Amino acid sequence: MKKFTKWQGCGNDFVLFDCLQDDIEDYASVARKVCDRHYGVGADGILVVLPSAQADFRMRIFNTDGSEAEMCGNGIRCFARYLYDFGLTKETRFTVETGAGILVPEIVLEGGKVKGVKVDMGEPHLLGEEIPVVGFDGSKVIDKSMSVDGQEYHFTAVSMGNPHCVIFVDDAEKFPIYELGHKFEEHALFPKKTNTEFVEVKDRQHVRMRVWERGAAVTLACGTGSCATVVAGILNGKLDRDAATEVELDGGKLSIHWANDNHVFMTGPAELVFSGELADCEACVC
Ligand SMILES: N[C@H](CCC[C@H](N)C(=O)O)C(=O)O
Repeated sequence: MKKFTKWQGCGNDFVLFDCLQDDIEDYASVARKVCDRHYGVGADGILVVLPSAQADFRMRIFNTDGSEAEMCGNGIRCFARYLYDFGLTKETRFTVETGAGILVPEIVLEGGKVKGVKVDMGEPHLLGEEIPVVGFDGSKVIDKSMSVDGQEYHFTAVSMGNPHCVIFVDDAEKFPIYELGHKFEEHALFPKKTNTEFVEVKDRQHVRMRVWERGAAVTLACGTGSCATVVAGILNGKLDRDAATEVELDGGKLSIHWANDNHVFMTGPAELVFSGELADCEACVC
């Protein structure tokens, strides 16, 4: 029987499998089965803990549709808490190999208790070929025009290891995210598909953001999407860079700072929901 722990960060939830000793045979199949909210545990994705030759640990992340993503911001906070709370490390700061490179989570303690997790998410990638976005090789993709359902939208594209299409809107609550989200996800401009953030700027340090995630549809929060949102907001002159921005999501709030060293820092919660064992999962051959 395969043990797991269930986590959430701002309501973006994950089933975590520790595969340091025994691996899973078919990650994509397990992700699709386990993430199902009726026939499985229910989650926006699975996180896998693996050994690494380049860092203290390696994290892999798979969406509900079984696709593997390069990186997950809410996920790495949950991943870091698992390692610390379950005694796999005594350090409060350690390195994690991801598809976005080696990142550095830090457990934030207050009065000896874990208050949250701060993550150096590395540098944003802004050139078309890095994101990728078709037709923008060698240039940044800032305030460009795209057509969805015959409607023109201005977008800014940013990669945090995974692709993001940031759309500034007048009212994030009213935007028809359920009707249109997948049309942005699968737009021809994005050969690897994209996560799409619909962002209402409240003031120069505060945004309201809702997200349609690649491979997971609408989620309550997106950590890499929050980072991409703040980078896009600064690039478009809508947000200040000298202090952190509060990103208000459906499931909670994240603090994002694009520092002068070009690294993006994300701080937010990560909570254990429960532990369990899968009754039967033929793809979980260990
Ligand atoms: N669906 C995303 C991966 C999860 C990212 C999100 N949950 C986060 O917190 O960054 C993708 O395919 O790029």
